[in-house]
Amino acid sequence: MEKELVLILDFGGQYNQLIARRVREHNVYCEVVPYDISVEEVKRKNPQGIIFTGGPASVYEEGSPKCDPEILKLGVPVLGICYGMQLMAHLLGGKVGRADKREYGKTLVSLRESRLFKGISHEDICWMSHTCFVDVLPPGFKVAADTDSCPVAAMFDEDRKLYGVQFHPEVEHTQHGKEMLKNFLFDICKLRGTWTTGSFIDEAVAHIKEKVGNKKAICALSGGVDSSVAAVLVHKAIGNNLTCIFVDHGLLRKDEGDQVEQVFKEKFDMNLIRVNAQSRFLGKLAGVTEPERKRKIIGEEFIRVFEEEAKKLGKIDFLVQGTIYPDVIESGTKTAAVIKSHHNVGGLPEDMEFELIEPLRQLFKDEVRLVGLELGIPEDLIWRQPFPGPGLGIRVLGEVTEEKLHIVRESDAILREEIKNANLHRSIWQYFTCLPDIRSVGVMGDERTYSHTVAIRAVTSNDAMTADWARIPYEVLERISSRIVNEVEHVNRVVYDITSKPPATIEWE
Ligand SMILES: Nc1ncnc2c1ncn2[C@@H]1O[C@H](COP(=O)(O)OP(=O)(O)OP(=O)(O)O)[C@@H](O)[C@H]1O
Ligand SMILES: O=c1[nH]c(=O)c2[nH+]cn([C@@H]3O[C@H](COP(=O)(O)O)[C@@H](O)[C@H]3O)c2[nH]1
Ligand SMILES: NC(=O)CC[C@H](N)C(=O)O
Ligand SMILES: [Mg+2]
Repeated sequence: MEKELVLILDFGGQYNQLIARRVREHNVYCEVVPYDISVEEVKRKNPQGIIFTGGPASVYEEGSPKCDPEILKLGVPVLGICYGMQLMAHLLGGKVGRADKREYGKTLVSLRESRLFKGISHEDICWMSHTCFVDVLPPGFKVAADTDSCPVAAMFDEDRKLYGVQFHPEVEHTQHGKEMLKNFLFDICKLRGTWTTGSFIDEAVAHIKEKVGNKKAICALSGGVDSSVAAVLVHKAIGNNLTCIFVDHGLLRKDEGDQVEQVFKEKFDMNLIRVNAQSRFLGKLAGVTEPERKRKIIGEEFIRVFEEEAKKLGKIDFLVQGTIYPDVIESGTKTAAVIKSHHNVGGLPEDMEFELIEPLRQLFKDEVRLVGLELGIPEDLIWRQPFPGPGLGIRVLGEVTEEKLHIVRESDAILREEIKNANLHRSIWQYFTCLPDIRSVGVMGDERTYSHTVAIRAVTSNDAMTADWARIPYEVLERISSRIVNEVEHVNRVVYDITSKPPATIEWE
Protein backbone atom coordinates (compact mmCIF):
# COMPACT_ATOMS: atom_id res chain seq x y z
CA MET A 1 0.00 0.00 0.00
CA GLU A 2 1.35 3.44 -0.89
CA LYS A 3 2.44 5.45 2.13
CA GLU A 4 0.08 8.34 2.74
CA LEU A 5 1.73 11.66 3.43
CA VAL A 6 0.74 15.31 3.55
CA LEU A 7 3.51 17.90 3.61
CA ILE A 8 2.92 21.10 5.54
CA LEU A 9 5.14 23.94 4.39
CA ASP A 10 5.88 26.12 7.38
CA PHE A 11 5.71 29.87 6.78
CA GLY A 12 5.87 30.67 10.49
CA GLY A 13 2.18 30.84 11.37
CA GLN A 14 1.03 30.62 14.97
CA TYR A 15 -1.32 27.73 14.31
CA ASN A 16 1.01 25.48 12.33
CA GLN A 17 1.10 22.73 14.94
CA LEU A 18 -2.67 22.76 14.96
CA ILE A 19 -2.78 22.12 11.24
CA ALA A 20 -0.59 19.07 11.75
CA ARG A 21 -2.79 17.83 14.58
CA ARG A 22 -5.97 18.29 12.60
CA VAL A 23 -4.57 16.31 9.67
CA ARG A 24 -3.40 13.51 11.96
CA GLU A 25 -6.78 13.44 13.67
CA HIS A 26 -8.06 12.26 10.32
CA ASN A 27 -5.50 9.42 10.45
CA VAL A 28 -3.37 10.97 7.75
CA TYR A 29 0.34 11.18 8.46
CA CYS A 30 1.87 14.60 7.87
CA GLU A 31 5.19 16.30 8.28
CA VAL A 32 5.90 19.97 8.87
CA VAL A 33 8.83 21.06 6.71
CA PRO A 34 10.56 24.44 6.17
CA TYR A 35 8.96 26.56 3.44
CA ASP A 36 12.14 26.55 1.33
CA ILE A 37 12.20 22.77 0.82
CA SER A 38 13.35 22.07 -2.75
CA VAL A 39 10.95 20.71 -5.35
CA GLU A 40 13.26 17.65 -5.71
CA GLU A 41 12.93 16.92 -2.00
CA VAL A 42 9.15 17.26 -2.25
CA LYS A 43 9.14 14.80 -5.17
CA ARG A 44 11.31 12.39 -3.22
CA LYS A 45 8.89 12.47 -0.29
CA ASN A 46 6.02 11.91 -2.71
CA PRO A 47 3.14 13.52 -0.78
CA GLN A 48 -0.47 13.19 -1.91
CA GLY A 49 -1.32 16.64 -0.59
CA ILE A 50 0.48 19.84 0.39
CA ILE A 51 -0.61 22.59 2.78
CA PHE A 52 0.94 26.07 2.92
CA THR A 53 0.55 27.55 6.40
CA GLY A 54 -0.15 31.12 7.45
CA GLY A 55 2.63 33.43 8.49
CA PRO A 56 3.40 36.90 9.82
CA ALA A 57 4.98 38.29 6.62
CA SER A 58 3.34 40.00 3.64
CA VAL A 59 4.06 38.42 0.26
CA TYR A 60 4.85 41.71 -1.49
CA GLU A 61 7.54 42.63 1.06
CA GLU A 62 11.10 42.03 0.06
CA GLY A 63 12.57 38.97 1.73
CA SER A 64 9.19 37.48 2.66
CA PRO A 65 9.31 33.67 2.70
CA LYS A 66 8.56 32.10 -0.69
CA CYS A 67 8.55 28.47 -1.68
CA ASP A 68 9.74 27.03 -4.97
CA PRO A 69 6.90 27.87 -7.45
CA GLU A 70 7.50 24.51 -9.17
CA ILE A 71 5.79 22.88 -6.20
CA LEU A 72 2.51 24.28 -7.52
CA LYS A 73 3.05 22.49 -10.83
CA LEU A 74 3.53 18.96 -9.52
CA GLY A 75 -0.13 18.07 -9.92
CA VAL A 76 -0.31 17.42 -6.15
CA PRO A 77 -3.30 19.21 -4.56
CA VAL A 78 -2.29 22.28 -2.54
CA LEU A 79 -4.28 24.07 0.14
CA GLY A 80 -2.98 27.53 1.02
CA ILE A 81 -4.08 28.94 4.36
CA CYS A 82 -3.99 32.73 4.96
CA TYR A 83 -0.41 33.74 4.05
CA GLY A 84 -0.32 30.42 2.19
CA MET A 85 -3.24 31.47 -0.01
CA GLN A 86 -1.78 34.92 -0.54
CA LEU A 87 1.51 33.36 -1.62
CA MET A 88 -0.27 31.02 -4.03
CA ALA A 89 -2.03 34.00 -5.59
CA HIS A 90 1.20 35.99 -5.79
CA LEU A 91 3.23 33.17 -7.37
CA LEU A 92 0.57 32.37 -9.96
CA GLY A 93 0.06 35.87 -11.34
CA GLY A 94 -2.61 37.30 -9.03
CA LYS A 95 -2.23 40.39 -6.90
CA VAL A 96 -2.14 40.75 -3.13
CA GLY A 97 -2.92 44.09 -1.50
CA ARG A 98 -3.11 45.57 1.94
CA ALA A 99 -6.67 46.09 3.19
CA ASP A 100 -7.75 49.25 5.00
CA LYS A 101 -9.60 47.15 7.51
CA ARG A 102 -8.05 44.22 9.32
CA GLU A 103 -10.17 41.17 9.91
CA TYR A 104 -9.44 39.51 13.19
CA GLY A 105 -11.39 36.82 15.03
CA LYS A 106 -14.84 35.46 14.31
CA THR A 107 -16.11 36.42 10.87
CA LEU A 108 -19.19 35.45 8.91
CA VAL A 109 -18.13 34.01 5.55
CA SER A 110 -20.40 33.31 2.57
CA LEU A 111 -19.38 30.13 0.86
CA ARG A 112 -19.94 29.29 -2.80
CA GLU A 113 -19.96 25.95 -4.55
CA SER A 114 -16.56 24.22 -4.19
CA ARG A 115 -15.32 20.74 -3.39
CA LEU A 116 -13.60 22.19 -0.34
CA PHE A 117 -16.95 23.19 1.13
CA LYS A 118 -18.91 20.09 0.17
CA GLY A 119 -21.64 19.32 2.72
CA ILE A 120 -21.32 22.71 4.44
CA SER A 121 -24.14 25.25 4.14
CA HIS A 122 -23.62 28.51 2.28
CA GLU A 123 -22.53 30.45 5.37
CA ASP A 124 -20.02 29.67 8.07
CA ILE A 125 -18.44 31.34 11.08
CA CYS A 126 -14.71 31.33 10.40
CA TRP A 127 -11.69 32.61 12.28
CA MET A 128 -9.70 35.31 10.48
CA SER A 129 -6.36 36.91 11.28
CA HIS A 130 -5.09 39.05 8.44
CA THR A 131 -4.37 42.47 7.02
CA CYS A 132 -3.47 41.55 3.44
CA PHE A 133 -5.93 40.14 0.94
CA VAL A 134 -6.07 38.73 -2.57
CA ASP A 135 -7.07 41.70 -4.69
CA VAL A 136 -6.78 40.15 -8.16
CA LEU A 137 -7.28 36.42 -8.68
CA PRO A 138 -4.57 34.52 -10.53
CA PRO A 139 -5.64 33.30 -14.01
CA GLY A 140 -7.75 30.12 -13.86
CA PHE A 141 -9.02 30.72 -10.31
CA LYS A 142 -12.56 31.35 -9.09
CA VAL A 143 -13.79 32.97 -5.89
CA ALA A 144 -15.05 30.33 -3.45
CA ALA A 145 -16.01 32.58 -0.52
CA ASP A 146 -16.21 36.20 0.53
CA THR A 147 -16.97 38.39 3.56
CA ASP A 148 -18.20 41.96 4.00
CA SER A 149 -14.65 43.28 3.85
CA CYS A 150 -12.78 40.55 2.00
CA PRO A 151 -13.74 39.86 -1.61
CA VAL A 152 -11.64 36.67 -1.83
CA ALA A 153 -12.04 34.74 1.42
CA ALA A 154 -11.38 31.51 -0.50
CA MET A 155 -10.39 30.65 -4.07
CA PHE A 156 -9.83 27.56 -6.16
CA ASP A 157 -8.70 26.19 -9.48
CA GLU A 158 -10.37 22.82 -9.65
CA ASP A 159 -8.38 21.69 -12.72
CA ARG A 160 -5.01 22.22 -11.09
CA LYS A 161 -6.36 21.14 -7.67
CA LEU A 162 -5.18 24.37 -6.04
CA TYR A 163 -7.23 25.78 -3.16
CA GLY A 164 -6.82 28.74 -0.86
CA VAL A 165 -8.63 30.02 2.22
CA GLN A 166 -8.04 33.37 3.87
CA PHE A 167 -9.43 32.10 7.19
CA HIS A 168 -8.02 29.39 9.44
CA PRO A 169 -9.86 26.05 9.13
CA GLU A 170 -7.50 24.51 11.71
CA VAL A 171 -8.72 26.51 14.72
CA GLU A 172 -11.63 25.34 16.80
CA HIS A 173 -13.56 28.55 16.30
CA THR A 174 -13.98 27.95 12.59
CA GLN A 175 -17.25 26.09 12.80
CA HIS A 176 -16.81 23.67 9.93
CA GLY A 177 -13.02 23.81 9.65
CA LYS A 178 -12.70 20.11 10.37
CA GLU A 179 -15.04 19.24 7.51
CA MET A 180 -13.16 21.53 5.14
CA LEU A 181 -9.86 19.81 5.94
CA LYS A 182 -11.59 16.48 5.62
CA ASN A 183 -12.87 17.43 2.16
CA PHE A 184 -9.36 18.48 1.18
CA LEU A 185 -7.76 15.27 2.44
CA PHE A 186 -10.28 12.71 1.31
CA ASP A 187 -12.20 14.22 -1.57
CA ILE A 188 -9.50 16.31 -3.19
CA CYS A 189 -6.26 14.49 -2.29
CA LYS A 190 -8.01 11.07 -2.40
CA LEU A 191 -6.34 9.93 0.81
CA ARG A 192 -7.84 7.09 2.80
CA GLY A 193 -6.66 7.82 6.34
CA THR A 194 -4.57 4.71 6.97
CA TRP A 195 -2.21 6.19 9.53
CA THR A 196 -2.52 4.55 12.94
CA THR A 197 -0.11 4.04 15.80
CA GLY A 198 0.30 0.45 14.57
CA SER A 199 1.28 1.52 11.09
CA PHE A 200 3.56 4.20 12.54
CA ILE A 201 5.42 1.56 14.56
CA ASP A 202 5.82 -0.78 11.57
CA GLU A 203 7.16 1.99 9.38
CA ALA A 204 9.49 3.39 12.03
CA VAL A 205 10.94 -0.06 12.77
CA ALA A 206 11.50 -0.79 9.08
CA HIS A 207 13.12 2.60 8.57
CA ILE A 208 15.47 2.21 11.56
CA LYS A 209 16.46 -1.30 10.46
CA GLU A 210 17.39 -0.02 7.05
CA LYS A 211 19.29 2.97 8.39
CA VAL A 212 21.30 1.18 11.09
CA GLY A 213 21.85 -2.17 9.41
CA ASN A 214 24.40 -4.09 11.47
CA LYS A 215 25.92 -1.02 13.05
CA LYS A 216 25.53 -0.09 16.70
CA ALA A 217 23.56 2.63 18.44
CA ILE A 218 23.27 4.11 21.90
CA CYS A 219 20.06 5.61 23.26
CA ALA A 220 19.97 8.61 25.56
CA LEU A 221 17.53 7.25 28.12
CA SER A 222 16.07 9.47 30.82
CA GLY A 223 13.44 7.09 32.14
CA GLY A 224 10.86 9.56 30.81
CA VAL A 225 8.10 8.76 28.37
CA ASP A 226 9.71 9.91 25.14
CA SER A 227 13.09 8.22 25.46
CA SER A 228 11.53 5.01 26.81
CA VAL A 229 9.25 4.82 23.79
CA ALA A 230 12.15 5.64 21.46
CA ALA A 231 14.32 2.97 23.10
CA VAL A 232 11.67 0.24 22.81
CA LEU A 233 11.03 1.16 19.19
CA VAL A 234 14.71 1.05 18.25
CA HIS A 235 15.27 -2.10 20.27
CA LYS A 236 12.48 -3.72 18.26
CA ALA A 237 14.42 -2.83 15.12
CA ILE A 238 18.03 -3.61 16.05
CA GLY A 239 17.87 -5.69 19.25
CA ASN A 240 21.07 -5.91 21.23
CA ASN A 241 22.96 -3.61 18.92
CA LEU A 242 21.34 -0.94 21.07
CA THR A 243 22.74 0.15 24.43
CA CYS A 244 20.82 2.64 26.58
CA ILE A 245 22.72 5.24 28.54
CA PHE A 246 21.11 6.95 31.50
CA VAL A 247 22.97 9.98 32.81
CA ASP A 248 22.58 11.00 36.44
CA HIS A 249 23.69 14.60 36.12
CA GLY A 250 22.90 15.58 39.69
CA LEU A 251 19.85 17.49 38.46
CA LEU A 252 17.36 14.67 38.93
CA ARG A 253 14.45 14.62 41.35
CA LYS A 254 14.58 12.94 44.74
CA ASP A 255 15.53 9.23 44.40
CA GLU A 256 14.96 9.39 40.65
CA GLY A 257 18.27 7.86 39.60
CA ASP A 258 17.69 4.65 41.54
CA GLN A 259 14.05 4.43 40.52
CA VAL A 260 14.81 4.73 36.80
CA GLU A 261 17.50 2.08 37.03
CA GLN A 262 15.24 -0.27 38.95
CA VAL A 263 12.17 0.13 36.72
CA PHE A 264 14.21 -0.25 33.61
CA LYS A 265 16.02 -3.39 34.77
CA GLU A 266 12.75 -4.95 35.92
CA LYS A 267 10.54 -4.12 32.96
CA PHE A 268 12.85 -4.11 29.96
CA ASP A 269 15.26 -6.57 28.54
CA MET A 270 17.80 -4.11 27.18
CA ASN A 271 21.41 -3.15 27.79
CA LEU A 272 21.55 -0.24 30.23
CA ILE A 273 24.48 1.78 31.52
CA ARG A 274 24.02 4.32 34.31
CA VAL A 275 26.60 7.08 34.35
CA ASN A 276 27.10 9.05 37.53
CA ALA A 277 28.19 12.42 36.27
CA GLN A 278 26.97 14.72 39.04
CA SER A 279 30.21 16.52 39.75
CA ARG A 280 31.14 17.24 36.15
CA PHE A 281 27.75 18.81 35.35
CA LEU A 282 27.69 20.89 38.54
CA GLY A 283 31.28 21.93 37.90
CA LYS A 284 30.44 23.19 34.42
CA LEU A 285 27.39 25.06 35.74
CA ALA A 286 29.19 26.79 38.60
CA GLY A 287 28.73 30.55 38.44
CA VAL A 288 26.47 30.44 35.37
CA THR A 289 23.17 32.31 35.72
CA GLU A 290 21.81 32.93 32.23
CA PRO A 291 19.12 30.34 31.29
CA GLU A 292 20.13 29.80 27.66
CA ARG A 293 23.80 29.39 28.70
CA LYS A 294 22.76 26.83 31.29
CA ARG A 295 20.75 24.89 28.71
CA LYS A 296 23.62 24.87 26.20
CA ILE A 297 26.15 23.75 28.81
CA ILE A 298 23.90 20.88 29.87
CA GLY A 299 23.16 19.91 26.25
CA GLU A 300 26.86 19.80 25.39
CA GLU A 301 27.85 17.93 28.52
CA PHE A 302 25.24 15.24 27.77
CA ILE A 303 26.83 14.65 24.39
CA ARG A 304 30.35 14.55 25.82
CA VAL A 305 29.24 11.89 28.30
CA PHE A 306 27.62 9.88 25.49
CA GLU A 307 30.77 10.14 23.39
CA GLU A 308 32.95 8.91 26.22
CA GLU A 309 30.65 6.01 26.99
CA ALA A 310 30.37 5.13 23.31
CA LYS A 311 34.17 4.86 23.00
CA LYS A 312 34.16 2.21 25.70
CA LEU A 313 31.62 0.17 23.68
CA GLY A 314 33.56 0.07 20.42
CA LYS A 315 32.37 1.79 17.30
CA ILE A 316 29.01 3.52 17.75
CA ASP A 317 27.54 5.39 14.82
CA PHE A 318 24.12 6.45 16.05
CA LEU A 319 22.60 8.30 18.97
CA VAL A 320 18.90 7.70 19.63
CA GLN A 321 17.03 10.50 21.39
CA GLY A 322 13.41 10.83 22.44
CA THR A 323 13.01 14.19 20.76
CA ILE A 324 9.40 15.15 20.05
CA TYR A 325 7.84 17.89 17.98
CA PRO A 326 7.48 20.61 20.67
CA ASP A 327 11.21 20.28 21.50
CA VAL A 328 11.95 21.00 17.85
CA ILE A 329 9.56 23.88 17.43
CA GLU A 330 10.52 25.71 20.63
CA SER A 331 14.22 25.42 19.89
CA GLY A 332 13.52 27.61 16.86
CA THR A 333 13.23 26.79 13.17
CA LYS A 334 13.85 28.86 10.09
CA THR A 335 10.52 30.56 10.67
CA ALA A 336 9.70 29.94 14.33
CA ALA A 337 11.40 32.07 16.98
CA VAL A 338 13.67 30.48 19.61
CA ILE A 339 11.63 30.24 22.79
CA LYS A 340 14.13 28.10 24.65
CA SER A 341 16.84 25.74 23.45
CA HIS A 342 15.75 22.26 24.42
CA HIS A 343 18.98 20.53 25.38
CA ASN A 344 18.40 17.73 22.87
CA VAL A 345 17.81 20.01 19.88
CA GLY A 346 19.02 23.61 20.13
CA GLY A 347 21.51 22.69 22.86
CA LEU A 348 23.47 20.11 20.85
CA PRO A 349 27.12 20.90 20.16
CA GLU A 350 28.07 21.38 16.50
CA ASP A 351 30.96 18.93 16.53
CA MET A 352 28.92 15.94 17.67
CA GLU A 353 30.27 12.59 16.47
CA PHE A 354 26.98 10.72 16.12
CA GLU A 355 24.28 10.55 13.53
CA LEU A 356 20.93 11.10 15.22
CA ILE A 357 17.97 8.74 15.23
CA GLU A 358 14.84 10.47 16.48
CA PRO A 359 11.84 8.36 15.53
CA LEU A 360 9.37 10.54 17.48
CA ARG A 361 10.55 13.86 16.11
CA GLN A 362 7.29 14.56 14.29
CA LEU A 363 4.95 13.45 17.07
CA PHE A 364 3.15 15.24 19.86
CA LYS A 365 3.27 13.92 23.41
CA ASP A 366 -0.21 12.42 23.38
CA GLU A 367 0.66 10.55 20.18
CA VAL A 368 3.91 9.30 21.77
CA ARG A 369 1.88 7.98 24.68
CA LEU A 370 -0.40 6.06 22.32
CA VAL A 371 2.60 4.57 20.53
CA GLY A 372 4.06 3.59 23.90
CA LEU A 373 0.87 1.86 24.98
CA GLU A 374 0.70 0.01 21.68
CA LEU A 375 4.31 -1.14 22.23
CA GLY A 376 3.26 -2.62 25.56
CA ILE A 377 5.12 -0.20 27.83
CA PRO A 378 3.63 -0.21 31.36
CA GLU A 379 0.91 2.39 31.96
CA ASP A 380 2.53 4.01 34.97
CA LEU A 381 5.57 4.82 32.89
CA ILE A 382 3.47 6.11 29.99
CA TRP A 383 1.54 8.46 32.27
CA ARG A 384 4.61 9.81 34.07
CA GLN A 385 4.65 13.57 34.00
CA PRO A 386 7.21 15.03 31.61
CA PHE A 387 10.53 16.00 33.16
CA PRO A 388 12.92 18.16 31.16
CA GLY A 389 16.38 16.83 30.31
CA PRO A 390 18.17 19.79 32.00
CA GLY A 391 16.15 18.82 35.06
CA LEU A 392 16.37 20.84 38.24
CA GLY A 393 19.09 22.86 36.54
CA ILE A 394 16.37 25.02 35.00
CA ARG A 395 14.10 24.92 38.06
CA VAL A 396 16.74 26.49 40.26
CA LEU A 397 16.70 29.98 38.79
CA GLY A 398 20.03 31.70 38.45
CA GLU A 399 23.15 29.95 39.69
CA VAL A 400 22.79 26.25 40.44
CA THR A 401 24.17 25.24 43.85
CA GLU A 402 23.86 22.09 45.97
CA GLU A 403 21.90 23.98 48.62
CA LYS A 404 19.32 25.27 46.14
CA LEU A 405 19.04 21.88 44.45
CA HIS A 406 18.34 20.35 47.82
CA ILE A 407 15.46 22.78 48.45
CA VAL A 408 13.84 22.10 45.07
CA ARG A 409 14.30 18.37 45.43
CA GLU A 410 12.71 18.17 48.87
CA SER A 411 9.86 20.58 48.17
CA ASP A 412 9.12 18.86 44.87
CA ALA A 413 8.95 15.47 46.57
CA ILE A 414 6.37 16.84 49.02
CA LEU A 415 4.32 18.37 46.22
CA ARG A 416 4.33 15.13 44.24
CA GLU A 417 3.34 13.10 47.25
CA GLU A 418 0.39 15.37 48.04
CA ILE A 419 -0.81 15.55 44.44
CA LYS A 420 -0.77 11.76 44.34
CA ASN A 421 -2.60 11.54 47.68
CA ALA A 422 -5.26 13.89 46.33
CA ASN A 423 -5.51 11.67 43.24
CA LEU A 424 -4.77 14.57 40.93
CA HIS A 425 -1.68 13.08 39.30
CA ARG A 426 -3.44 11.92 36.14
CA SER A 427 -5.44 15.08 35.51
CA ILE A 428 -2.57 17.53 35.92
CA TRP A 429 -0.09 17.50 33.04
CA GLN A 430 2.92 18.64 35.02
CA TYR A 431 3.43 19.73 38.62
CA PHE A 432 6.67 20.72 40.26
CA THR A 433 8.31 23.28 42.45
CA CYS A 434 10.94 25.73 41.42
CA LEU A 435 13.17 28.12 43.24
CA PRO A 436 13.05 31.73 42.13
CA ASP A 437 16.27 33.36 43.17
CA ILE A 438 14.65 35.50 45.88
CA ARG A 439 14.59 35.65 49.64
CA SER A 440 11.97 37.32 51.76
CA VAL A 441 11.30 38.11 55.38
CA GLY A 442 9.23 35.83 57.55
CA VAL A 443 8.63 35.04 61.17
CA MET A 444 9.06 31.55 62.57
CA GLY A 445 9.10 30.71 66.27
CA ASP A 446 8.91 34.42 67.09
CA GLU A 447 12.12 34.97 65.20
CA ARG A 448 12.79 36.87 62.04
CA THR A 449 13.74 34.74 59.04
CA TYR A 450 15.18 35.82 55.74
CA SER A 451 14.83 32.76 53.55
CA HIS A 452 13.93 31.29 50.18
CA THR A 453 10.58 31.43 48.40
CA VAL A 454 9.42 28.22 46.72
CA ALA A 455 7.06 28.45 43.75
CA ILE A 456 4.55 25.78 42.81
CA ARG A 457 3.90 25.29 39.11
CA ALA A 458 1.09 23.00 38.00
CA VAL A 459 -0.48 23.03 34.54
CA THR A 460 -3.05 21.25 32.44
CA SER A 461 -2.24 20.70 28.78
CA ASN A 462 -2.68 18.32 25.86
CA ASP A 463 0.62 18.73 24.15
CA ALA A 464 2.75 21.25 26.13
CA MET A 465 2.43 23.76 23.29
CA THR A 466 -0.21 25.64 25.27
CA ALA A 467 -1.11 25.19 28.91
CA ASP A 468 -3.34 26.53 31.64
CA TRP A 469 -2.58 26.68 35.35
CA ALA A 470 -4.22 23.83 37.21
CA ARG A 471 -6.98 24.66 39.67
CA ILE A 472 -5.63 22.64 42.60
CA PRO A 473 -8.17 22.72 45.47
CA TYR A 474 -7.26 25.17 48.25
CA GLU A 475 -7.09 22.44 50.90
CA VAL A 476 -4.48 20.56 48.88
CA LEU A 477 -2.47 23.74 48.30
CA GLU A 478 -2.70 24.52 51.99
CA ARG A 479 -1.31 21.12 52.92
CA ILE A 480 1.51 21.40 50.41
CA SER A 481 2.45 24.89 51.55
CA SER A 482 2.46 24.06 55.20
CA ARG A 483 4.48 20.88 54.70
CA ILE A 484 7.08 22.63 52.55
CA VAL A 485 7.67 25.43 55.04
CA ASN A 486 7.74 23.04 57.97
CA GLU A 487 9.83 20.28 56.44
CA VAL A 488 12.24 22.01 54.10
CA GLU A 489 14.92 24.08 55.71
CA HIS A 490 15.64 27.62 54.48
CA VAL A 491 12.14 28.12 53.07
CA ASN A 492 9.69 30.58 54.64
CA ARG A 493 7.25 31.30 51.82
CA VAL A 494 5.35 29.35 49.13
CA VAL A 495 3.69 30.98 46.10
CA TYR A 496 1.48 29.54 43.36
CA ASP A 497 2.10 30.41 39.71
CA ILE A 498 -1.22 31.32 38.05
CA THR A 499 -0.06 32.08 34.51
CA SER A 500 -1.03 30.18 31.41
CA LYS A 501 1.24 29.39 28.43
CA PRO A 502 1.33 31.69 26.56
CA PRO A 503 2.27 34.24 27.89
CA ALA A 504 4.45 32.25 30.30
CA THR A 505 6.05 28.90 29.52
CA ILE A 506 5.67 25.79 31.66
CA GLU A 507 9.20 25.83 33.04
CA TRP A 508 10.50 29.08 34.51
CA GLU A 509 13.75 29.06 32.50
N1 LIG B 1 19.20 11.98 32.28
C1 LIG B 1 19.24 11.68 30.98
N2 LIG B 1 20.06 10.71 30.54
C2 LIG B 1 20.10 10.38 29.24
N3 LIG B 1 19.37 10.99 28.29
C3 LIG B 1 18.53 11.96 28.66
C4 LIG B 1 18.41 12.36 30.02
N4 LIG B 1 17.50 13.34 30.09
C5 LIG B 1 17.06 13.54 28.83
N5 LIG B 1 17.68 12.72 27.96
C6 LIG B 1 17.47 12.67 26.49
O1 LIG B 1 16.87 13.89 26.05
C7 LIG B 1 15.60 13.62 25.45
C8 LIG B 1 14.62 14.73 25.72
O2 LIG B 1 14.27 14.77 27.08
P1 LIG B 1 12.75 14.90 27.50
O3 LIG B 1 12.68 15.14 28.94
O4 LIG B 1 12.07 15.82 26.55
O5 LIG B 1 12.14 13.49 27.14
P2 LIG B 1 11.96 12.24 28.05
O6 LIG B 1 12.70 12.41 29.30
O7 LIG B 1 12.30 11.04 27.25
O8 LIG B 1 10.42 12.21 28.30
P3 LIG B 1 9.58 13.14 29.25
O9 LIG B 1 9.22 14.35 28.42
O10 LIG B 1 8.41 12.31 29.56
O11 LIG B 1 10.41 13.49 30.41
C9 LIG B 1 15.18 12.31 26.03
O12 LIG B 1 14.22 11.69 25.22
C10 LIG B 1 16.49 11.57 26.11
O13 LIG B 1 16.83 11.06 24.83
O1 LIG C 1 13.73 17.47 27.29
C1 LIG C 1 13.51 18.64 27.50
N1 LIG C 1 14.55 19.45 27.36
C2 LIG C 1 14.48 20.74 27.61
O2 LIG C 1 15.47 21.44 27.47
C3 LIG C 1 13.18 21.23 28.01
N2 LIG C 1 12.72 22.45 28.34
C4 LIG C 1 11.39 22.31 28.63
N3 LIG C 1 11.03 21.05 28.53
C5 LIG C 1 9.69 20.46 28.70
O3 LIG C 1 8.95 20.80 27.53
C6 LIG C 1 7.60 21.17 27.84
C7 LIG C 1 7.34 22.60 27.43
O4 LIG C 1 8.07 23.40 28.31
P1 LIG C 1 8.08 24.98 28.29
O5 LIG C 1 6.65 25.42 28.26
O6 LIG C 1 8.80 25.37 29.53
O7 LIG C 1 8.80 25.37 27.05
C8 LIG C 1 7.48 20.95 29.35
O8 LIG C 1 6.96 19.65 29.51
C9 LIG C 1 8.90 21.07 29.85
O9 LIG C 1 9.11 20.38 31.07
C10 LIG C 1 12.10 20.36 28.12
N4 LIG C 1 12.28 19.07 27.85
N1 LIG D 1 -2.22 34.90 9.50
C1 LIG D 1 -1.60 35.11 8.36
O1 LIG D 1 -1.15 34.19 7.69
C2 LIG D 1 -1.41 36.54 7.98
C3 LIG D 1 -0.90 36.72 6.59
C4 LIG D 1 -0.48 38.15 6.31
N2 LIG D 1 0.62 38.48 7.17
C5 LIG D 1 -1.66 39.09 6.53
O2 LIG D 1 -1.62 39.91 7.41
O3 LIG D 1 -2.62 39.01 5.81
MG1 LIG E 1 12.44 13.90 30.49
